[in-house]
Amino acid sequence: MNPLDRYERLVDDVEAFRDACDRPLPSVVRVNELRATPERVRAAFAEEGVTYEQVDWNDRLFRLPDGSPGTSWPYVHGWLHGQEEVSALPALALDPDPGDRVWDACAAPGSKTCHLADLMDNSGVLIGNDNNLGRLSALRHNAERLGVSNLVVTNDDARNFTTDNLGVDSLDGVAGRSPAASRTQFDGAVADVPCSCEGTCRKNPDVLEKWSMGHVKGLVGIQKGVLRRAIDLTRPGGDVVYSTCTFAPEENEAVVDHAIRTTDAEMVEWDAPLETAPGITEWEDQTFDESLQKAHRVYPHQNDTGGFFVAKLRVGGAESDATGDADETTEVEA
Ligand SMILES: C[S@@+](CC[C@H](N)C(=O)[O-])C[C@H]1O[C@@H](n2cnc3c(N)ncnc32)[C@H](O)[C@@H]1O
Repeated sequence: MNPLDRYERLVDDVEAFRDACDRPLPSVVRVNELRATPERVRAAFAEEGVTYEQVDWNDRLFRLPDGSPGTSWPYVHGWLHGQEEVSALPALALDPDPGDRVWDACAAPGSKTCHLADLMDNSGVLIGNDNNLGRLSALRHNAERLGVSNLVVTNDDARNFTTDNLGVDSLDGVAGRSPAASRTQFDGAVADVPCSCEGTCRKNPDVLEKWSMGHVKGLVGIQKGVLRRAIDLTRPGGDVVYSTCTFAPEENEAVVDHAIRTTDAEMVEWDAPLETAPGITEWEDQTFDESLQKAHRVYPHQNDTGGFFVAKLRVGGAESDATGDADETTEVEA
C-alpha cells in the first residue's frame, strides 16, 4: 500500500500533491548568523559563481539549483548549513530569546539545535539530547563547524530525561542567570520526534515502500512519551514545539491531542511564514480537540518542500505568562 493514498482526502489538490511527492527535493542552505550574514553569503556566492535563489518566505534560506555546496569554503567555514526549508520551522516556532534555557529532546544530527543556538545568539543554555550515540557525533561536528558555544550534549532516552544527570544544581547558573530564579526548568523545548518520515519521500522514496501501520503504531508511544517529558520539564508559560516530517495523523494530531488532554498544556497560535493547511480534528474513528486547527500541516505541493507537521503548545495554558516573570517573582518571594 502507498501511504500517500490515505491523505488524498486531506489535500486541496490531489494531483499537485502526488506530482510534488514524485519530484526530487530542492537543495537548500540556511545562513548561520553565528558566523555570517545573508549579505556576506550572497557576496561569497557571487564570488564563487554559485547559482542561488532566495526562498521567498525567509531571507536566511537559499535554494541551490546546482546542488549542495558541501565542499565550498562558505560551507566548510560554517557560514551555511544544508537544511530542508521545513526543517527551519520548529526553531522559528519556538522563537527562543537570547539567555533562555532550551531543551532539544531529539536533537541529532543537529539542524534544529544549531538553528536554535543561532536564534539564541549563542547565549543562555541549550541542551541537545538524543538517545543515539552515533548520531550525536554528527550533531557535535555540525555544532563545532557552525560555531555553537551554548550547547550541552546529552545521550539519554528523552522520555526519562532529567537535568539531575547534568551535574549542576540549576540551569540558571549555566545560563548565566541570577540564582534567585533558580529552578531546573526550561523556558522552551523542541520535540522533533522520530517518525515514519513520509514527508521525506522526495529525497528517500524508500520510506513509502517500507511504510507499515505497525511501524506507525510503534512510534506513537515514543512520541507521546517525549512530548510529555518536554511539557513536564518546561516552566509554566514556556512553550513546547512538537514536530514531525510525516503526514500520519496518528503521529501528529493524535499525539498532541493526547498531550493536551492529559497535561495543562494548550495549543497556541503561531503564524507560519509559508503556506500551510490547518491541523485536522477528525481522522477515521478519532476526533481531536478543536484547538488542533492551530497546528500546521505542510504538504509538498504548497511550497515545493518536504512534508511537515508543527504544533506549538504553552505549558500552564494558552493564557499563561510567556515571559516567566510572574513565576520568578513568586519564587523570590517564597
Ligand atoms: C527526526 S530525528 C531528529 C532530527 C533533529 N532534530 C535535527 O533537526 O537534526 C529524531 C531523532 O530522535 C532520536 N530518538 C529516537 N528515540 C528517542 C528517544 N526515546 N529519546 C531521545 N531521542 C530519540 C533519533 O535518534 C533521531 O536522531
